[in-house]
Amino acid sequence: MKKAFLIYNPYSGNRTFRLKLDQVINKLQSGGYVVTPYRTMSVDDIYKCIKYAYDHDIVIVSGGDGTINHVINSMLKAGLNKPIGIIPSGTANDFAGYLGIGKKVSDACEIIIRGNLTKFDLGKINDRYFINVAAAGLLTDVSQKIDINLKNTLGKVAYYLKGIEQIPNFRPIPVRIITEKKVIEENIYLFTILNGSSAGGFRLAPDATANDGYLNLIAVKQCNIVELFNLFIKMLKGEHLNDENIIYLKEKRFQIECLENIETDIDGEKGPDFPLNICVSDQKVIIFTP
Ligand SMILES: Nc1ncnc2c1ncn2[C@@H]1O[C@H](COP(=O)(O)OP(=O)(O)OP(=O)(O)O)[C@@H](O)[C@H]1O
Repeated sequence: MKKAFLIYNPYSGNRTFRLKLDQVINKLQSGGYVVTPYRTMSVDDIYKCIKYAYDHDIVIVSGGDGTINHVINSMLKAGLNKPIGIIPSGTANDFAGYLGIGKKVSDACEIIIRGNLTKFDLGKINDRYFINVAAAGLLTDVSQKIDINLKNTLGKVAYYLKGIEQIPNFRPIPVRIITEKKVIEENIYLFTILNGSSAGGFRLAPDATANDGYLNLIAVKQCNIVELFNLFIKMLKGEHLNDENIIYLKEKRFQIECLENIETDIDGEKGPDFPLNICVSDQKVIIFTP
């Protein structure tokens, strides 16, 4: 039998993963894995527990994008390069959704048992890594600001409600975006740099592939409310990339400066301060895929 170290965040999503633990162990055990479950007590604990994964063949993470982010960061810090299985149990589960891993735990376990592995890029932002998205500005820190109980009960709807609550605070931020080819100075409402294709449930980069060696920057320029509304409708249809109020760049490296003290967000967790040096990392991750 092979050995799997299963890290689960009991507070991800609607907090029901613990009720499915027996089913998960049963399924994985029948598929040839001895499972060591580890219940994280806090974010710090994710970094502490990773040492127990050394003598395992694979690491499985159950949580949302934030938990996946911390598990990957902790593995890289520990020099651990083992295949990662994902059992989505978060609220948005953007990266799992991008991979085509659904919320049904038996299906997620089946994907691990089948053993199909794919290598993926990682984004690096200053000294941290992200698997799905780095962002700043309007709406991008919704998942950090939201009350965990509201998120647990309302799921993704809570993100949208919190987003609507932020609308009166709409204000542009002056940024300088530097790539190898150009420098753009612009007042923007938000930017997202995606490795995967969606953030907060929105398919912002419909054509993104997370193993092409590139990151996709999508920024919304300052515009009037009518233009913003039209843009929102286009975003829902995935037709926004050519809009005149969108900056869309596909690059290996970005430097982003902002004189204002704006919070950044990586995979739904608090990110580093400006200036930001963002690039496709040389480090890759190997993930079980459908
Ligand atoms: N015991 C714990 N272990 C790890 N993280 C915890 C714990 N309790 C609360 N958290 C919080 O859970 C957050 C991570 O949640 P995660 O991203 O996995 O789920 P989610 O936010 O519901 O899903 P998504 O990011 O996909 O919308 C972290 O920001 C962390 O602060």
